[in-house]
Amino acid sequence: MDKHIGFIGSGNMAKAIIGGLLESNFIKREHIYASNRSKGKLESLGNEYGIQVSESNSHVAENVDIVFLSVTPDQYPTVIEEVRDRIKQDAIIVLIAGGQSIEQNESRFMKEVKMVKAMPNTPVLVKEGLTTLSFNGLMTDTDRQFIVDLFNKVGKTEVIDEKLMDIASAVGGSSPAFIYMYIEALADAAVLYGIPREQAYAITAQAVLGSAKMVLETNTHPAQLKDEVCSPGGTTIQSMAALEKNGFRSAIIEAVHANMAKLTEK
Ligand SMILES: NC(=O)C1=CN([C@@H]2O[C@H](COP(=O)(O)OP(=O)(O)OC[C@H]3O[C@@H](n4cnc5c(N)ncnc54)[C@H](O)[C@@H]3O)[C@@H](O)[C@H]2O)C=CC1
Ligand SMILES: O=C(O)[C@@H]1CCC=N1
Repeated sequence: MDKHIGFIGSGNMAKAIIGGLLESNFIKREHIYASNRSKGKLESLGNEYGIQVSESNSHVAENVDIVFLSVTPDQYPTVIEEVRDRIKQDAIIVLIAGGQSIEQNESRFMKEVKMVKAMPNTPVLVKEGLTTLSFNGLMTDTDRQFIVDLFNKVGKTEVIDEKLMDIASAVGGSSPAFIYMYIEALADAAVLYGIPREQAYAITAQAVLGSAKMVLETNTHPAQLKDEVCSPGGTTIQSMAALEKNGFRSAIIEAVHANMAKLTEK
């Protein structure tokens, strides 16, 4: 693969994508460029991954075929103004910011550009990511396939209608944080009953991983899988009753409502 890929904004999400792509051997490290506002982060990224780092967003934009806008949404207008006259003729722009639409950002470039809205999640670092994708009309079939292949190297992809991107961001992009909180809480309970902390994380994280694989690989409804764990008159059903009493489902749905409210605020 001879394309060059650049990241404007080198925070948590950019770092996870870069780490995953290098781990998958999709791209040579010298073909990855990254810029950032703060120097310290850039230096450590350069040292850790051996990629090309620069404090100049324009330098990155000029040298790459795929430009990831991996800054927070509030920085999009500034960054696009900075790079729009520097990008290569045929560059593909990848928007990863929550709540940012293709239409809104096409107009910021003030010219026709190939554009992808992508919503990845941090598990791309370990090649178990989930990325939802939508494309603008200038993306050719080859361009689309390239972007799908790129994200498939670091996990799974789903191409969706762009109007579903906000909810996909809440349940795919943000949800790892909900799940980490769940693992942490479960591990706290394990520690409370005497399991050493490290083993508590090993046990609870593997239980989450295995349960996710059951949903994905057995083609069985989650409620059926739940029923199969709840032995009659047993212990699990006691926990299920306690979770229902404390609004477990409702807490998760409320978490998604709060996320959507933030994504769609004007
Ligand atoms: N963290 C996550 O799990 C996910 C994040 N995203 C999106 O990724 C984007 C970045 O999020 P994070 O990595 O979490 O944030 P972050 O704060 O870790 O990274 C943003 C980076 O951009 C740099 N930056 C800010 N202004 C800049 C500028 N004008 N020029 C160059 N660099 C600049 C900051 O110094 C920082 O290192 C956001 O738009 C977010 O919506 C999308 C999916 C998941
Ligand atoms: O917290 C955020 O705004 C981003 C979007 C999806 C995950 N993280």
